[in-house]
Amino acid sequence: MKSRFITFEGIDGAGKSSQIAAAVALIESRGIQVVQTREPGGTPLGEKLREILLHEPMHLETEAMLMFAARREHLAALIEPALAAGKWVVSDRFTDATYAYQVGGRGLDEARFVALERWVHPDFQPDLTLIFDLDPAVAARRLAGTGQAPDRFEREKADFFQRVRAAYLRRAAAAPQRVRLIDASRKPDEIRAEVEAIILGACFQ
Ligand SMILES: Nc1ncnc2c1ncn2[C@@H]1O[C@H](COP(=O)(O)OP(=O)(O)O)[C@@H](O)[C@H]1O
Ligand SMILES: Cc1cn([C@H]2C[C@H](O)[C@@H](COP(=O)(O)OP(=O)(O)O)O2)c(=O)[nH]c1=O
Repeated sequence: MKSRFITFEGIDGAGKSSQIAAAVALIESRGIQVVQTREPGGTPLGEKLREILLHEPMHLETEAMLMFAARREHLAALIEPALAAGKWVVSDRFTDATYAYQVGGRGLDEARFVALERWVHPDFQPDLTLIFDLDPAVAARRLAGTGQAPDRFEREKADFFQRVRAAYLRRAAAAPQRVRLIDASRKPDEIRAEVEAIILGACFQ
């Protein structure tokens, strides 16, 4: 069976991390080897860049370029070799997050984003992307409930996350074959059932 690259996206607190383990377990139950990873991160260098990105103040374009630098490494060192070896790769975020956060949230010039995307992965996109869509006010309440210290992105205000959410919705509308929207306001069990149905329908026909 063809290898697949599946990504999970959404604003902070939408609940995607909670669903990734179940999705990975579903795929593994079909006898497929899965590599679970995340962005920014996924490689030793990428995890160092993640620390910097999540905690150091920086210029918007520096932020965008470091996201893509971590991604370049991630593709070369982990994603491409795993797919070539017949494994599936499930990533907590990928390039749609740069569109949503840096272009949508922070106002990065879209042409700069397009140039970086074309440079780093000109002919490559996820096979399937699940975007967890949620009202930022609800997501903020969920995050507050975790009791964890917020990072540089999680400290952003509601209007930032409104723009991130809107950018994700634009990205979904632009690639309806690849991207599925998940109503993340529902109970975890309902969401899990939909995630499983989407993966089975899209990847196991
Ligand atoms: N469907 C849900 N309904 C209510 N709370 C949820 C739901 N999904 C996740 N949560 C809770 O919300 C918080 C953030 O979830 P998480 O999966 O870490 O979000 P994300 O990875 O999208 O930032 C966690 O405390 C989690 O237990
Ligand atoms: C991959 C990526 C992440 N981000 C941001 C979104 C998140 O706030 C943060 C880290 O993502 P994430 O790992 O989802 O954080 P958490 O597990 O705490 O929910 O990085 C960008 O701004 N651009 C990107 O390209």
